[in-house]
Amino acid sequence: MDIIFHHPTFNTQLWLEGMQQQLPGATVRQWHPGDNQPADYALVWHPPVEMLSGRETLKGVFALGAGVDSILSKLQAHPDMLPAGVPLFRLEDTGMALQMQEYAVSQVLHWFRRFDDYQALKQQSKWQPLDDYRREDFTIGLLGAGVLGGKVAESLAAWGFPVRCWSRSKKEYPGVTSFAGTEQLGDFLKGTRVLINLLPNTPQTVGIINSQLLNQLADEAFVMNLARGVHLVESDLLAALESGKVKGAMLDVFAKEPLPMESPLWKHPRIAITPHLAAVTRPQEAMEYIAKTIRQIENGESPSGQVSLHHGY
Ligand SMILES: NC(=O)C1=CN([C@@H]2O[C@H](COP(=O)(O)OP(=O)(O)OC[C@H]3O[C@@H](n4cnc5c(N)ncnc54)[C@H](OP(=O)(O)O)[C@@H]3O)[C@@H](O)[C@H]2O)C=CC1
Ligand SMILES: O=C(O)C(=O)CO
Repeated sequence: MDIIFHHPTFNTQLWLEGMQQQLPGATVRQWHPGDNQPADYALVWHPPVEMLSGRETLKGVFALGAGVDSILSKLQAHPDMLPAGVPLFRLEDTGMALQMQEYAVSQVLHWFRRFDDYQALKQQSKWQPLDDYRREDFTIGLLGAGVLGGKVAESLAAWGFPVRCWSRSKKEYPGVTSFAGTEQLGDFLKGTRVLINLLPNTPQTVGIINSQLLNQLADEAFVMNLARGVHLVESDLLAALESGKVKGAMLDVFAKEPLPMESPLWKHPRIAITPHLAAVTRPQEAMEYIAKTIRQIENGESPSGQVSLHHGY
């Protein structure tokens, strides 16, 4: 079995050796331009078109992350990049859910305990206890309730917050109220105080967090964008912060990354920023998952994690 690998920033040697250990019978190599030698599987992130096109014998392509929007947009520009019938897989969790839980829970508690307000008071050397927020006024809504959103929802429910989620299909997560489809988006937003985005980037979800959506949230809402920058209309968020509809935001992803120096988001006192690291690929867990999936394919089984090219995620 031959496996080719390309990632613009990962430690290639670690991945070549790690995959070799996971699949001792395989030959794993870094792909270089001009390499047209046969391959059964490809592990990729931002793959050059020529790496995959024409490789009719591939049995699977693995995206080395959870979101496949960059690969799918490239595929749209170069439809023959992925030979017909070759399945595309993505990473399902592989250690990312725990990171998302850490990120979301810590920030929700930060807002709930009003640490942002106390930080502002500290700047004025003011000793001033504030009213507590009540859990019943702190409904958390997850936009996207898949592998990551579902786990984040469950971890917040365990903290006793009212939690709801919105997805294409109905969910049954313990302690989480599920809303599904465009027709239930309004009901989901009504009363949501903390909005956490974990949707994939698809034509249906681009720009979904806009003025119209923000205006339907509870007053003094909080917004956390952990998915993709294109989901959020940044100017609409700034307007909602200005009007007081939104009290604070925590953003990990941006329409343009790295976030340009001149972006007004940097200086806004009620926006917290991290540089797209809410959840990163954990090599060991990812390699174990990919090797397991390859073994399932080789055994004629149907592994989970296959991307639907039709749905775009
Ligand atoms: N900031 C970071 O560091 C990282 C960000 N990400 C981002 O997180 C995203 C989510 O990852 P993951 O949970 O694994 O993805 P999943 O595919 O498992 O979950 C996506 C969820 O979104 C729902 N959804 C998709 N389209 C729609 C729609 N049109 N209307 C309503 N709901 C919709 C799906 O519904 P259904 O369940 O019914 O299909 C599903 O619940 C990734 O696509 C990526 O962009 C991922 C990793 C790290
Ligand atoms: O895996 C993903 O989709 C990411 O965004 C990683 O940072």
